[in-house]
Amino acid sequence: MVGEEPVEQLYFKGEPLFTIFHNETEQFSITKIRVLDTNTDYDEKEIVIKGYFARLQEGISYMFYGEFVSHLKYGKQFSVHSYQTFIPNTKDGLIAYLSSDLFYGIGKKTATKIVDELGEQAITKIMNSPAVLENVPGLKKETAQKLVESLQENQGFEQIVIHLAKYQIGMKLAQKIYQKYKNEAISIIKEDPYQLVYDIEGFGFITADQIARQNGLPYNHPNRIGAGYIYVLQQSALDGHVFLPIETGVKQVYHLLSQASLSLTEQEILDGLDKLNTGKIIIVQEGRMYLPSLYYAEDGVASNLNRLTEKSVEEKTPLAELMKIIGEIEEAEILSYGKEQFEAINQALHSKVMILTGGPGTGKTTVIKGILKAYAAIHDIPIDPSDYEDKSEYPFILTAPTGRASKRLKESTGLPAVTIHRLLGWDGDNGFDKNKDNPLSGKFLIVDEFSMVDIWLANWLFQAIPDDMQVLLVGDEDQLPSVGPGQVLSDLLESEKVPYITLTEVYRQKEGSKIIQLAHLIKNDTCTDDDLSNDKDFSFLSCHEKQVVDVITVVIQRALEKGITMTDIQILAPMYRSEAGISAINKKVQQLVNPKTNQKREVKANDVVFRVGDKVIQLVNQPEDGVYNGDIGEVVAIFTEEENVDNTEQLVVSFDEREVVYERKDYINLMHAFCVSIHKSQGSEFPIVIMPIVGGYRRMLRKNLIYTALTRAKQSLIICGDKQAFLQGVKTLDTNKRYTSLKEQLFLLQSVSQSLKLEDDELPVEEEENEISPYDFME
Ligand SMILES: Nc1ncnc2c1ncn2[C@@H]1O[C@H](COP(=O)(O)OP(=O)(O)OP(=O)(O)O)[C@@H](O)[C@H]1O
Repeated sequence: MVGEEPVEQLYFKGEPLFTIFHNETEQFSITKIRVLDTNTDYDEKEIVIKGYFARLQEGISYMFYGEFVSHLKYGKQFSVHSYQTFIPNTKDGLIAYLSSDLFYGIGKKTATKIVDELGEQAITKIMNSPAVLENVPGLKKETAQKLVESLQENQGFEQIVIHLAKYQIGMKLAQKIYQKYKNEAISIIKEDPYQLVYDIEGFGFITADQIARQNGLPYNHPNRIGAGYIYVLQQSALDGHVFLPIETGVKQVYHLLSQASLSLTEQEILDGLDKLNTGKIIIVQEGRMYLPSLYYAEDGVASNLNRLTEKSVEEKTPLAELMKIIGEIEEAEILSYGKEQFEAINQALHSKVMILTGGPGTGKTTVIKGILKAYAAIHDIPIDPSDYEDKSEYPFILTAPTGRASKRLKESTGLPAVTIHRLLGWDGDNGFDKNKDNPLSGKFLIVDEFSMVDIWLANWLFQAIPDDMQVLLVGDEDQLPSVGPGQVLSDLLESEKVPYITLTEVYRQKEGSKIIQLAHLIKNDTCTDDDLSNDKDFSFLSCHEKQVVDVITVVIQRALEKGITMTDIQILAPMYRSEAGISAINKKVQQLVNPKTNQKREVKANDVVFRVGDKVIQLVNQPEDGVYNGDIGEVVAIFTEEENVDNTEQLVVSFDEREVVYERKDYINLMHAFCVSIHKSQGSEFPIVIMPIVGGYRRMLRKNLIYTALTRAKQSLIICGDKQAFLQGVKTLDTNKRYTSLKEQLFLLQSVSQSLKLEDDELPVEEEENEISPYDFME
């Protein structure tokens, strides 16, 4: 056997029989093995093992180290933490191993020659010095090289797994490390674990420091300070920051590094920053420090906006003609655009890039439709994609950051709309297919819910926009900022470097919506106790924190009795853990609306029971299945291992347009969705929203959070809980300022118009008496 053998671990020695499941990207496998030996009390001939393996070969024996896990339906399985090929130490065994399918081009004859020449320690000898193969008579150079490569690949990964298991690092991370460094991995881990903080997503500074300690590396290891900086900046990006001021960053790095040793001074840490800057590992500018990916993302957004706005829209539509066209659209739509709305349509048609912003019900969607129709009329082209024989000629691109938001855009415009990820051809590992060399094709791009777009995605998007495309960014700046770093929409607005129109007149309110009225009161900081009185689409049910979950269930019960389904009701809360947190609410509501019965199948994963009929939410982007973070669906079937050809338990979730099959290891990507977090609800709307607000949420309650939740409700909003907590929350501004510098970068922009105001002679509003008003054309 090659390598060190972990002591006192449960093990199975066995031969793979067949693979039950294998995920190529993650190299995760579930395999049935024949048991050859074990130090456990397991006494059956076969066992199912699971873990992250490079490649398991039938006919080869392995040592698997790990622990038993209990599967609800299939009983005992062995979860593998590390493993090694069991290399036989007999001549015959070695010949069989070398002539197995693991080694291409080596048959029994060649294997025998190798073993005759190198003896029973052949593998160790080859691993130590591949040149020993030159002594094997008649062995072709090419075959020898392939043998070494395969050996290194198989042995290399196992060695890494064993090595990392000592530091409690699992096989999943080991897999990533191996993919990055291949056979260099162990020496890098031993000599410079800090490098992994730079290179491997999910590898933290504290782990690197522990490995360094155990390998006796000095506290002033040249890469330690750098890894500290990278880690601090990565963590701050999770809080939405694009950079950290040097002083703040240095303090945080000092704090992090001095936890293990006080031998470093702040000055040394500051000096370290200089070197990192010189090596372009961290970008330092204007008293700020950035991760390069964030610096270049901001830089990219600014320079691409500059590129896009350098040229202006060539074709100017005379005002009279535009009036006529818009008048016809108004007739067809049976409405009359307000001044701001008209101005927005006019300006969007004449701007290379424009932002359209405004609160709920101000007509953003109405204006989008107006722009599309007017553009089509001006260019005398059809708006319906089915009228285009060559689909690549279709000029409009409609997109939004989430699946639900793009679906809403599609429904409200009646035109195709996709997520930004799909538009740019995201394929997980390989990033985006669209970029400056392979740009989008089309003439007019509309991005809805732009407040949710972070600086990385904005950069990917903008670089893929060709010079001649017009762009309209639509969003509500009062909503929560993007989950990822940056605050692109509000930075662009504040910079005033990109033309924008803010719609302020509320149209839905005219239809008598208290929800919209409340949203605008919150927006304008004028919401008081008196405004919380019940109305036809709004109720505030005051109750104690301890009662709030029960009150929610009563509300749902009544709704169900009226024939309303859970598809139309969405509970939104700010936090997961608390008496009235998302997890507690989901548990209670599941009991009410989808209780356990003998007929309904269910599976348990960690602490959660998924049952057929449950409403669930997808938590990560899964482009290969066409489901994205935030998509809501329903569990429609559960299959046992015996019931399907893949031999795995499966849970099937129906989303709007597709069914997705989840295997046990993917259950972690799902959560109950009777209640979801307000952050996750961004970009979605629901007919009925129930919103608990209690003092226990205090730490989270902010104006933009409550505003976002409230504006998700289309027909009815029911708030349950504490009025004072609500009123205090809407007064509390989000003081967690995000450090971003897009505004400054935008000042580099050369040729963006400073003001959006239409030229005096173009103004459609202030007409002289007795003169013909532009509005005369619009009736
Ligand atoms: N000029 C108008 N005249 C009459 N009704 C209008 C006008 N503009 C918008 N509306 C109506 O007001 C309602 C809200 O408009 P719209 O959906 O376009 O707003 P929005 O800003 O997209 O809202 P939200 O962000 O809440 O989706 C719709 O019913 C729409 O038909």
